[in-house]
Amino acid sequence: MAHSEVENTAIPVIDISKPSDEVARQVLEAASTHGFLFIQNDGVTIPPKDINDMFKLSEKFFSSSDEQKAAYAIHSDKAGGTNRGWVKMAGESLDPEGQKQGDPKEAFNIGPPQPHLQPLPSPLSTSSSLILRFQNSCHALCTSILSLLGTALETPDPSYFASRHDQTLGPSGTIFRMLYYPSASTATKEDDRSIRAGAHSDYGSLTLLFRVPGQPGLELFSPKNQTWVPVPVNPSPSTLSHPPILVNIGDLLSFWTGGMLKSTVHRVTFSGGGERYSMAYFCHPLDDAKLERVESRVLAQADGKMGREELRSQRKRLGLKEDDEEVLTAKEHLDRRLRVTYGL
Ligand SMILES: O=C(O)CCC(=O)C(=O)O
Ligand SMILES: [Fe+2]
Repeated sequence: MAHSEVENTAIPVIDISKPSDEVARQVLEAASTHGFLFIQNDGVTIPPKDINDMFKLSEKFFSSSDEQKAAYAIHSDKAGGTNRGWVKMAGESLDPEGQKQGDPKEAFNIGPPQPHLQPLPSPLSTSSSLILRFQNSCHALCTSILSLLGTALETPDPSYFASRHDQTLGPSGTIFRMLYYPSASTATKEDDRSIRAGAHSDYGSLTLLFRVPGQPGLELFSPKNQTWVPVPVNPSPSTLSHPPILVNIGDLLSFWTGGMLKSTVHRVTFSGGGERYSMAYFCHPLDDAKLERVESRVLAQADGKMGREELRSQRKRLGLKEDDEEVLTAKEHLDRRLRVTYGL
């Protein structure tokens, strides 16, 4: 019994370097049970050196002065507009109902490089080619995963999801985000001390998450066991020389699949208490993509029963009526979420 519970919460590590129906099935299985999966880093898709270099750059950036960072404040024109730029310490709350104070973290958001990269402060500006390469390799990995999901769900067009994320075709809400969580002693003063990022689900389709070995803290909420489960940085250090890339399903894939894919609630806690850096690539579809249920033989067989509860709580978070048939576009959905997070 205990053994099977452990198995139930273990997030699988999947090698997608040779895509096949079987690999697609594994991705779908993880996405519809945990909402989280690890992709084995083949060393090529997102070179580990680029990941390390990005973390070094992030460290350098966050150690620059607040004045320098504030010149590129989130949503400011100088930073390229809505949802781009620097989020100061405690500048946002991912769980406004559950937490009195903002999250004890800083962040910097970078939008898609089409038609061009947004204006960046130093030292990010002098590493724009690394940033661009990183964004492009993250997007390529997301596209591969979206294709595998289309294949496994047997949508009439297997590229249904992937083609809606072709950023060369128009604007999207995609954001590459660098995160810095200062050590516990320098973070917030009062309550909420144990939480670094409040409980939330992600707003996009897919998120790629990069973390640093030795800097734990991410936890997912297992609805089945009603507990918080830590997500290791490297679940298998003895066999995987590079930490695998963590992927989680966001709200939009959950909408598209009537809740079959799980947009699992997660948070970051202070476990360990030291400084922590992470990077997230929030992959979003084109702004005008409609969040309607996709045609899929697999979904039809599941009879819409899977994930109905999850979908209901998602609609509630968005202020949509439960039985409302209103179909949002990706942009309308994102605007609603940003309004709650930032009071826009
Ligand atoms: O820092 C992390 O590990 C996760 C952050 C996260 O979940 C988010 O920013 O959406
Ligand atoms: Fe998240």
